Amino acid sequence: MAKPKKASKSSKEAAVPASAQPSLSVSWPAFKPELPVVDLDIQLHPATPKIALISSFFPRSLCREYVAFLKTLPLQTTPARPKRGEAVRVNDRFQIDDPMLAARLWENTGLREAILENQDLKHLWGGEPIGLNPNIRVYRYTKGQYFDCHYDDSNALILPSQPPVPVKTTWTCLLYLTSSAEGCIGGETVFYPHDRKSAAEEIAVPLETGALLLHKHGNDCLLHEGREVLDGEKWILRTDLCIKR
Ligand SMILES: O=C(O)CCC(=O)C(=O)O
Ligand SMILES: [Fe+2]
Repeated sequence: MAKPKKASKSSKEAAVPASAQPSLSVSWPAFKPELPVVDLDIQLHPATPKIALISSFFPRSLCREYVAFLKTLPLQTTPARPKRGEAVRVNDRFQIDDPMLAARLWENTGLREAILENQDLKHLWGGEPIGLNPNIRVYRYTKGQYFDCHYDDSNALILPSQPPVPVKTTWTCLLYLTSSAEGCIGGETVFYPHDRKSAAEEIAVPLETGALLLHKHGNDCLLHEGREVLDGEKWILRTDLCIKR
């Protein structure tokens, strides 16, 4: 197999990535019913402490509302040919720098408490968690679309709070908004713990509507892919966990 690629090239020290669409402001749907609807429980994957899952992070009704809303955004289909050094990603994407949404996902969902109050998992985050990456990415994968094997980078940025806080990202956060419950077949996020694409060693995380998948990134990132969607639509929202630096 060819050498796995980085997910994307982004500035190592940037408050707003050049590739974001900064001029646009988005009125995201409110978190209704008020979140969390259940006590958030962070479950480490039985095969590795580099993957964790929070089920029912969003209730199914809110996922449905988000998908209906996200469909109205100007998603861009990936160029067929990736830039040199980038992984092949075939999907439709919307990216925005939105500190307000990042703060709401951290403060108004129960995520902050779930992470900060879990003493058993404290050593995993790489430092003191302080928020989420304002760089929000929305992906839609339709039939035949996928994200080939790659590693996610850690990025250094400044959270635009009062006062601004220098942080670095340590874990990728993927919010699954659809699954087989909505008719999406395939699209699992698959990890390869030994840096090679081997079916025998794969850790496949199936889509689960409303679940938040967290996986360690940067130097500790597992090789991973978004497997091809065979039917229906896979919708995810991506941000990253930020620690103080
Ligand atoms: O779509 C997926 O399941 C994986 C997405 C991913 O790897 C990424 O956004 O870096
Ligand atoms: Fe990734």
